[in-house]
Amino acid sequence: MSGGTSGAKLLLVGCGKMGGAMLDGWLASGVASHVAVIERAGLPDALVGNPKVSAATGPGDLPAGFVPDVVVLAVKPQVMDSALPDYRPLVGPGTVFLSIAAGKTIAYFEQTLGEGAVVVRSMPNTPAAIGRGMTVAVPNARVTADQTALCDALLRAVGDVAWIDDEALLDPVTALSGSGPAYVFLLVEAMAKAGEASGLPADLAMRLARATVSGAGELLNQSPQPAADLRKAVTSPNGTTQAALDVLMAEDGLQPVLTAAIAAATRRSRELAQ
Ligand SMILES: NC(=O)C1=CN([C@@H]2O[C@H](COP(=O)(O)OP(=O)(O)OC[C@H]3O[C@@H](n4cnc5c(N)ncnc54)[C@H](OP(=O)(O)O)[C@@H]3O)[C@@H](O)[C@H]2O)C=CC1
Ligand SMILES: O=C(O)[C@@H]1CCC=N1
Repeated sequence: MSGGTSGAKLLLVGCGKMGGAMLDGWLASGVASHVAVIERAGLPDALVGNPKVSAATGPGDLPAGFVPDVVVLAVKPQVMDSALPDYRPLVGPGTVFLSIAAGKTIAYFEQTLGEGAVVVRSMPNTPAAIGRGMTVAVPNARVTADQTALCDALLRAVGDVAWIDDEALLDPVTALSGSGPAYVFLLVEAMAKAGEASGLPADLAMRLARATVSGAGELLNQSPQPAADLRKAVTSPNGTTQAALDVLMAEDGLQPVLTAAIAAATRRSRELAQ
């Protein structure tokens, strides 16, 4: 890559839900000069004809002279074992392998690609699709400062980024922010069902649950106040919210369920490394 963090040449391996969302962000931000996409299902229709995007069937089918600055690995962890060895010819000091796969460790990538591989392991989440993702990333020892800046720009094109040194934290990160959007969507489903159980028509209950969770999320996003203070601002003494929170904040309320759920996801992330 030449000239700072703009105009990078990218190779995206896997253009599904996460890879596709990130690609949209790169194209919108201008951080990429060209993205070659290797995707079993082919290039999404919306990208056909885009001069900054090309489809390839594999790493041996890239545009002439195309040496990627970053190979973004966005296939399922279960597919990685069969897909990754084909990318060994691209290993070199000028190419970063940026993985978003759950569980797959830096040691795994170094073993499979070779010791010389430059690797960033990261964990984004699906709000990346609207530029509101949260990604945590950890580099291996071969990543240069320029390459860190480039990966930061790529990840920042779809939301916020936190860099960490301790790779072991990526398992609970995956459990909290990687999988977390699913917990929030489940909360909407559960609130709507609970509203129905209390007498609301189904469509009104879902409309209220969806608007309440997305509105509260945006309030949290825009307000400098801690979440606990925003909660207290809703809670009148001896009022309706207090009655609900007495249930949700009881010893057997929401906290133990969430703690167990996030522990289960953390364990599963560790298992995916095996
Ligand atoms: N979804 C999420 O919320 C998050 C996912 N991740 C990680 O992102 C990665 C992708 O997940 P997600 O986007 O949800 O999955 P998807 O299944 O939506 O995307 C993966 C894509 O890769 C394609 N594919 C399969 N094999 C190959 C191959 N050999 N070469 C190129 N493309 C291939 C798949 O095609 P086909 O369907 O035909 O197999 C699919 O379109 C995973 O590793 C996951 O752990 C990380 C954070 C959040
Ligand atoms: O469920 C999964 O394994 C992936 C990783 C985080 C979100 N989705």
